[in-house]
Amino acid sequence: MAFALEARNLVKNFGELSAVDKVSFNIPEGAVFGLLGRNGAGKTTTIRLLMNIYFPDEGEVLLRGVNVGQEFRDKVGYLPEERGLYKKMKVLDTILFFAELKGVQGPQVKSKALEYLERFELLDRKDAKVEDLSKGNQQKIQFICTVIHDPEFIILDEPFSGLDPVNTNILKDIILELKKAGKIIIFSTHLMDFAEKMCDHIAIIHEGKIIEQGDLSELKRSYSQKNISLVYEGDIKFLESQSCVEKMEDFGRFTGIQVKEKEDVQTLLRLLVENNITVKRFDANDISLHEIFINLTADRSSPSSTIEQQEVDAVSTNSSESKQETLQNA
Ligand SMILES: Nc1ncnc2c1ncn2[C@@H]1O[C@H](COP(=O)(O)OP(=O)(O)OP(=O)(O)O)[C@@H](O)[C@H]1O
Repeated sequence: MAFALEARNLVKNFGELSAVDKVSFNIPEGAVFGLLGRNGAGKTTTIRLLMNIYFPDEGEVLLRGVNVGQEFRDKVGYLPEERGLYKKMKVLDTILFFAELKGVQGPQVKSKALEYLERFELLDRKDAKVEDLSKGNQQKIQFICTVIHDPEFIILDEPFSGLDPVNTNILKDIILELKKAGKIIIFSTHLMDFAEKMCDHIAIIHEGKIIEQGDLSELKRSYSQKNISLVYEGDIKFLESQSCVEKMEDFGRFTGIQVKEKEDVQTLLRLLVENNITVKRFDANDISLHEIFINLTADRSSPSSTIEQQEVDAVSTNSSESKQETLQNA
């Protein structure tokens, strides 16, 4: 079976650093594919290889079984990590300009642009200059510019970064509508909750290498044996010293627990009852993508790393680095 898009043994070195190291994955037709990884894992570099912005040192990208060429760019809407719009241009003009760059224009495109602006609650800003919009609102405009020409593939590098929860939801809904319309969507993120809700397929990249990938439901099934999600009231600290508990990540009211053997699930339940813990939810064989991600990526690096720390890192990285990505890439 030819996949919609295939990365085969991609390698990209920056001097001594192997930013992308023999990366392979397949993206089926109609999929929402999440490329997941911590800061600096190699997501953006991989996406730039897919987009042909970087030439790989080794490996290839196949579009439906054939080496990608220039024609792929015409099929893609690409939201780069470093956003770039003409600051002095007006909002609606900007969207129409990007549409024209991709070869579409006319009244239908304009009404689609207005429709998107309305969805993103920006219709009243259509004549404002881009520079007068907040960063989050500029990002929404850039997303509209990415999809206005109705591309078959939509590649989004960290699409949710900088958006508030309401706008994040609006964007999520629009992405899922695009999926329903048959688009192939590829996005990078380190936000596991969104990846879990949206992706059919994922690949986890860590220090330039793919360390896990596949159909998300199947992956979750294979990781979930011996796993329990518990919502509770009380003090469950005593569980840490129980021999049946392999690992536990406690969030106060919710905890993810991995027991040593499948049979230990019953022991755990008994211990909770004996210690007067109010069990509000006890899901055996359940594991979140967040837990899978932490288990796979935190174990391999500094033990003190947490997602929260990564998010702090993300903020400082974004503000201190200026990877220039220009309008030509859009
Ligand atoms: N142009 C470049 N020159 C040198 N090193 C680079 C370049 N681009 C990326 N790197 C390095 O390659 C590694 C992977 O970077 P990349 O931007 O792909 O990671 P990422 O997963 O997208 O990270 P983030 O989530 O922080 O954006 C990092 O160590 C980064 O510093």
